[in-house]
Amino acid sequence: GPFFFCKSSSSRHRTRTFVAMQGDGASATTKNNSDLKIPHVLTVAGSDSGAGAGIQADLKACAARGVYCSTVITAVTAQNTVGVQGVNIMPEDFVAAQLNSVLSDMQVDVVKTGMLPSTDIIKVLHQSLREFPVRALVIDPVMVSTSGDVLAGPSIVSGFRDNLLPMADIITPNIKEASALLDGMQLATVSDMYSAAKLLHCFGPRNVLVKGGDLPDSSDAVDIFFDGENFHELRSARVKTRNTHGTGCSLASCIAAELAKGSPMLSAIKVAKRFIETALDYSKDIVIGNGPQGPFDHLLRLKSTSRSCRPEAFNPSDLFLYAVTDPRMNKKWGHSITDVVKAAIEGGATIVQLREKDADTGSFLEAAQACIEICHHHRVPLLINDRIDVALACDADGVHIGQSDMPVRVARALLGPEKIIGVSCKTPEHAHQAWVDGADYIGCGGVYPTNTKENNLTVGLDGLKTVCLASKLPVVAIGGIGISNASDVMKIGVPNLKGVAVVSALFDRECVLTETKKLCAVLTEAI
Ligand SMILES: Cc1ncc(COP(=O)(O)OP(=O)(O)O)c(N)n1
Ligand SMILES: Cc1nc(C(=O)O)sc1CCOP(=O)(O)O
Ligand SMILES: [Mg+2]
Repeated sequence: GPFFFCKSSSSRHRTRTFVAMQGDGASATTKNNSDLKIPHVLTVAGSDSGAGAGIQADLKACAARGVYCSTVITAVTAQNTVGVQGVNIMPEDFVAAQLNSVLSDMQVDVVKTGMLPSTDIIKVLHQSLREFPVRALVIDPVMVSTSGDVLAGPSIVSGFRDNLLPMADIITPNIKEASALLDGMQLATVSDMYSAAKLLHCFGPRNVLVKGGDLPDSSDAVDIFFDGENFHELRSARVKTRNTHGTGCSLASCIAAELAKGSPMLSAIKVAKRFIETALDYSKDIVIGNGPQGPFDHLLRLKSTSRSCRPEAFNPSDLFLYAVTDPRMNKKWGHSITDVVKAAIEGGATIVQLREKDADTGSFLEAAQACIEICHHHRVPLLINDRIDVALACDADGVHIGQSDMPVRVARALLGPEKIIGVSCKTPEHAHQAWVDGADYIGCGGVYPTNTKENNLTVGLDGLKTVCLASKLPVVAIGGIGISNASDVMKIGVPNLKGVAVVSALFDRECVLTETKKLCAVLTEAI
């Protein structure tokens, strides 16, 4: 595309760089270990006035993924859905001042770069990263905006290659950017993308992700990931929509957010891709602007009335009637695990959890493998309580873990982005942490006293409501719930309470089928 005339601010209008003196020397806040450290991404990018890409997209993507995002602005663009009408590049000394302000004061986990429009700015960033090293550096080598306008001159290429690629944990070029970084190498096929990823790795980044969204006439979008040893082909269904402006930089900021939360690289990429695909699918019919390329809605998850969108691996409405099994009750009534699971599903259970606190691994796995067949035959998810190893061994749909079980981030790293992870939460803090850690839902209880779980704190309907209001995740209520009180539970009037989880109301009964049907009728009536 045409090079854009960048209005450089003349000395007369040069942005004055000044360092605001601390007034009385603000006293440093005392740190104690109960302080809540929230994962933190610093984005170094340009402002997009249309807010579909750039700094604005990074802020929204990080918010959607539950991490804090600070910002260093490298340029201010006048752009919209038609293209880029103007670019005002920030003087490098002021970029350096912004970098110093953030990095000298805040605990930044990951730096993510977007538009870096001058080699001087690249050099001050390089210097700052040496002075203030961070855990990970994500380089999204923005050279051509998705509206096709060049946002950076050709001299930038050597700046990226010499100063930033050697420091990068991952670079995420699209086809055009990869070509530009490789002095105009032709990229027309997937195999060209493999070659480009390998060549780019030679410049020093630990990982390379060549994004294939712009590959001509490819059916679904394929990205090539290379970590220096192995290649991975990451395919995702192509969403037919004009609203793709900002997808590239948002993917990179989502990767940065997941890395900041502790995910390993490949899992971070998969979670980020799934999020972008879901957000695009949700936003595909939104109309913003009159040009050929609109922005998408990063914040779909925060909409309580989220419209139908591509079902992610987990559908919150699966929480409607959540059956949690109990071996002691099966033994008491002479029921087999497969019989009670079949009966619960036939009676209307929408999700099943095998909860075997004392079983040996062998018999737990045997039961799980038998139940997987039944559940998948009825397209009902099967989760395993506590035991990640058993869940992995039988390829269950996910796990439910408590506050003293394996940490969610570790479970997520082991299970990958597609598996369902539920977390037991009794407080708003538990709920917040579950969201930050990437859980899919939370179980909140005990709503009422229960004999099924010993020494269990009862939170009551008020406690349940407090947690639901604080939770950005869907919630299932649990603890002493049955046909006599399920309606009261469902009527507390919070949109993200999606159902009830029950043990004895179904399984400490002679006929599981009958009891499940009755509870299903009560719940259906209540919503
Ligand atoms: C949906 C749901 N919510 C809560 C629990 C409780 O889990 P459990 O392993 O029994 O106890 P904690 O480990 O959470 O203390 C559950 N199983 N399912
Ligand atoms: C497994 C479990 N978790 C709880 C929690 O509060 O997290 S209460 C509970 C037992 C629920 O059994 P019943 O439906 O028989 O009361
Ligand atoms: Mg547990």
